[in-house]
Amino acid sequence: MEETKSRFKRICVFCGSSSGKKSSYQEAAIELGKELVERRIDLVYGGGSVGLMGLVSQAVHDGGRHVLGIIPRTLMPREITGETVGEVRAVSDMHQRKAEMARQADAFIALPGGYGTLEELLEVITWAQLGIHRKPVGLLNVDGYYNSLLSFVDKAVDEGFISPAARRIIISAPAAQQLVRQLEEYVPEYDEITSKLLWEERLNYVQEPGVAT
Ligand SMILES: C/C(=C\CNc1ncnc2c1ncn2[C@@H]1O[C@H](COP(=O)(O)O)[C@@H](O)[C@H]1O)CO
Repeated sequence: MEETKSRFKRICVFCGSSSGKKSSYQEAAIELGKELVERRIDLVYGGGSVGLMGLVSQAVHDGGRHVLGIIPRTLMPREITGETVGEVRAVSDMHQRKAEMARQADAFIALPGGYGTLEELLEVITWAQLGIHRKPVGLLNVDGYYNSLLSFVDKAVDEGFISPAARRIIISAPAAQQLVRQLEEYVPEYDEITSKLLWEERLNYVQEPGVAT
């Protein structure tokens, strides 16, 4: 298979620590892993081999790309997270884990998942809204799994709690190839207020030229 070059060096994937009931969720995790391999993109994720996390990391590792798992020490015992593939970086807590995953990635993708996935996804969306980073955020809406979340966000726009510009932070697609292509094309909107905010964390997000910032 011919490889396609990407503007991203490494993408962070948030996903369920469970596999979900439909086989389409598991297939989508493997398909996303293969798409990253085809585009020569490395993976950063929450570590471990449980659920969709295990499927996407195994697919990227099997395809010969680098896998970086960031995991809090408390979750490291194998009976909790299973055998992790690739490089494992231990951190002290969940906050440090999310900050490190975000720092290491050029873009974010959420597969189907539960509370943990939603929390990670909403945090990087909020950080984009506040101008802490300008990296693309994608939602892999497998079999319409996230339709109700997207409807809720649209309601929040209608009700005046989310701005139309902030709504456009979320890029969604039903399949991995389409989603990654859309993330490649994403151009963050310029915001006069947030672009003037001087976040201490923002220094950590400065990227090399040619890489998404
Ligand atoms: C303690 C339990 C499971 C622990 N297993 C996990 N191992 C690694 N990372 C995890 C684990 N559970 C959650 N995460 C993080 O949250 C996201 C998935 O959470 P979700 O609630 O399953 O959507 C994932 O991206 C990880 O970063 C038994 O509960």
